[in-house]
Amino acid sequence: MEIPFTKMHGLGNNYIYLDLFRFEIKEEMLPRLARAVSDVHTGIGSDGLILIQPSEVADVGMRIFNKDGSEGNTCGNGLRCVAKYVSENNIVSFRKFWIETKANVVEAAVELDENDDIKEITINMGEPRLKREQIPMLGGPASKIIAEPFAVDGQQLQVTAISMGNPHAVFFVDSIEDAPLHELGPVIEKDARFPEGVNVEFVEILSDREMNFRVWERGSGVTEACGTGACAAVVAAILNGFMKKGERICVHLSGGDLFIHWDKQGQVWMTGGAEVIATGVFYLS
Ligand SMILES: N[C@@H](CCC[C@H](N)C(=O)O)C(=O)O
Repeated sequence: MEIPFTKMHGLGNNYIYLDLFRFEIKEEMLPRLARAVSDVHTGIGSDGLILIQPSEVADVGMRIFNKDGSEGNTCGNGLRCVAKYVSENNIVSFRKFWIETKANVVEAAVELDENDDIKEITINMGEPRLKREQIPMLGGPASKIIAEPFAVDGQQLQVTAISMGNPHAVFFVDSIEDAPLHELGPVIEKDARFPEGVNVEFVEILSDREMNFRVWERGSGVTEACGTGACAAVVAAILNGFMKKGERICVHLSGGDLFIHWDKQGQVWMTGGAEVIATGVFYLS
């Protein structure tokens, strides 16, 4: 089977995008296809698969599958890439439009430069979900999970857990270079306290407006960047008193910088770039 694709990335967080405005694909093929395209040896190589599709409630719909074939609810870097794709392929004709994900419907705003090329994209990611059942996380009171003691692998950590439509466990560290990303990332991702699994973030606070960030993503492992993770990290930093609501925070990820703003009305805004890497045809056997 021949499947046309576009490969795009947001700060190195790269996915294979399928334009389902142009063709259809059977639902039951999707997890296998996600694993196949993601494989760096026998596929194209990516952090997963993203579908750009018609929506009944928004201008465009998006679905995300991780590298292991599991489906996520949303993807911050993916939303910016979808916004770029639909703008450049005349699927939408406005600079502000709506994108439906499994988590929520978000507004995208595309900013152009003097040559009418896309300069940056801002997504209103909506409100963070902070209650234990919304993460979801087991084993404690229904309240917010802020610096809660978290024993794992013989270590005593403190977790701040947030859902940005998908679950995030944020841990503050003194130095990002010493963050136990590869050791604890895979263990915490599958910890039984997170019944749906969790994305794991380590964060070093640099100032009240700047942080270093590394991520182990649920279903994909270490990636260069995670948009929802950066939003969760900023919300976590504010809940822990390291930063203030209403400020524009610069998050340094392995793949570059994102700007995140949790406004006083409760909405989380994410601003950053999106790039096309390649287009082609994938042969699925
Ligand atoms: N890279 C993403 C998040 C992708 C989904 C995630 N791994 C999950 O399963 O929740 C982002 O940029 O937000």
